This record gives sequence, structure tokens and C-alpha cells, in this order.
Amino acid sequence: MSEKLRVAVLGARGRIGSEAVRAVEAAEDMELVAALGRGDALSAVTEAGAQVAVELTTPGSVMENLEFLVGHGVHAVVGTTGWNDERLATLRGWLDASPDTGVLIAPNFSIGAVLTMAFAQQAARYFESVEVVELHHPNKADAPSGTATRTAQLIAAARAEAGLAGQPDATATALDGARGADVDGVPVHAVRLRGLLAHQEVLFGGEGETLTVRHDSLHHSSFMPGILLGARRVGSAPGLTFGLEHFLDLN
Ligand SMILES: NC(=O)C1=CN([C@@H]2O[C@H](COP(=O)(O)OP(=O)(O)OC[C@H]3O[C@@H](n4cnc5c(N)ncnc54)[C@H](OP(=O)(O)O)[C@@H]3O)[C@@H](O)[C@H]2O)C=CC1
Ligand SMILES: O=C(O)C1=N[C@H](C(=O)O)C[C@H](O)C1
Repeated sequence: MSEKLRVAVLGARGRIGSEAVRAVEAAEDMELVAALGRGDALSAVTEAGAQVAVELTTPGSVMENLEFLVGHGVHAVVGTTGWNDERLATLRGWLDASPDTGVLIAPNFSIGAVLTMAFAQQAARYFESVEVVELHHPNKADAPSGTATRTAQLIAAARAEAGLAGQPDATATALDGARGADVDGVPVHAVRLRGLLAHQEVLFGGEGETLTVRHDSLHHSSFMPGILLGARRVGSAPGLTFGLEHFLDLN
């Protein structure tokens, strides 16, 4: 058997990080060589000879971690949220200086969520109205979710490409937040509810019909196949890959 892939997990004591630790340990082709929590020195990653790091921390920590990882030529699979154009440009700058290193940022690692985004992108051009509702556990720190933000961006791009105008909405007065957050013209609503994990509905409306695309992650295990796939593939994809769909054959 060929040598095992040496993998580190950052955020190893968190909700998804602890599940990722178990998934890497259980993968026959991988060896967990480092599991870091907040306050642990990043040098443990390189000292352990990690080839790939799985980054599942917080928006406040992810940039410092990636600067270190990319600077040391460690490939990274990133699930942490909080991405914007400025952060992506900074990351691309680090990758330009380390051209053999690969970083995968996946707004969502579950196959169902990736398909939801693809289906929504496909449907977007056919409907006058569209709104996104994401529903998560109440311990989630950010809103709207990274997945909902990405979904809305993809929908907005597809609408623009199809030449669709703004959405019909006669609202003249509204309480703050009542119409959700505006992501590139697509309203995004965030629900936080005990008992939930990670869920999303994309609602499309046209003359006399609606279409709803819904996905439910019922357990953190739903994200593990995507994380493991990312870890296996990222080393042969130098530079930045945004979205797990690029490592899947969806057509
Ligand atoms: N892409 C995807 O498919 C998914 C993405 N996520 C995203 O992953 C992130 C983590 O989510 P979740 O596990 O629920 O959050 P948690 O708060 O449960 O876990 C985050 C963990 O990271 C730790 N941490 C913070 N800073 C560092 C650091 N510098 N080095 C190492 N560890 C650190 C935290 O420690 P402490 O508690 O001490 O702060 C905590 O244990 C979020 O951004 C979430 O949106 C989640 C699920 C799926
Ligand atoms: O915090 C979470 O739990 C999740 N975060 C990601 C997001 O913000 O999209 C992915 C998934 O929704 C779970």
C-alpha cells in the first residue's frame, strides 16, 4: 500500500472539527498527525510533517492559520466561513508566493448542499422571484451562513447572465430585517432554532407556480465524505479552489 496522507485538523475540539478528527482516523489512506485547538502552536503542523491541514475554526482565526499553512507549503481544506472578496484576494496573494500549494474552500462539504447550490443556479434563470432561507443550530456564530451567501451569489450571477431584472416586491414599509439580508439582490433569511443542525430552502416563484429546493444536514457526518475527498484532491490542485463542486463530476 502507498504511504498514508499525513493530515492535521485545526479546530479539532469543535463541533465539526471533532467529527473530522474521527473521520481522518478512520480513513485507511490517512494518518492524523496533529489535532490542534485554540492556543496550540501552529508549528505542531509542520513538526508533525502534515501534508494537508483541515481548517475548521472560526472566521477570526482562519486567516492567520492559512497564512502559516500556505507559507509552509501545507495544502489546506477549509470549511470555516467568513469569506469576502478582500479575504480571498489576500489568500490569493499568499498562494501566488507559494505556487505549488493548494487550498480548497468549501462553503459546504455535504453532497446534498453542493447539489442544492447547483440546482438553484440552474433554476435561477427561469423564475421571477427567489429567496433563500437558511436554518441552523443556535450556537452558530455567523449569519447568514456561508452556504446561503454562496447560493445567493450563484443565483444572482445566473439571473444577471440571463438578463433578469430586479425582483417584484411592493414592500413600502418594513421592520429592520423583516425582508432578510440582501446578498447581491437576493433576500436571505436566517433562522436559529434549538434542535436544528444545518438546513436550507431556496424558494423560486413564477407566474402560477413555485419551486422549492430544500436540503437538510441531520448530522455532522454529512460533511465528512466531502472533507476526506478534499484532503485527497487538494494537493494536486495548486492555487485556490472555491467550492467542492470542482472536485466532483456533477455533469
Ligand atoms: N463547510 C462546511 O461544510 C461546514 C462549515 N462549518 C463551519 O466551520 C466553522 C466551525 O464550526 P463549528 O465546529 O460548528 O464551530 P465550533 O465553535 O464548535 O468549533 C470551532 C473550534 O475552533 C477552535 N478554534 C478557534 N480558533 C482556533 C485556532 N486558532 N486554532 C485551532 N482551533 C481554533 C475553537 O476553540 P474555542 O471553542 O476555544 O474558541 C472551537 O473548538 C464555522 O465557520 C462553521 O460555519 C461547519 C460545518 C460544516
Ligand atoms: O456552522 C455550521 O453549522 C455550518 N456552517 C456552514 C455554513 O455557514 O454554511 C455549513 C453548514 O451550513 C453548517
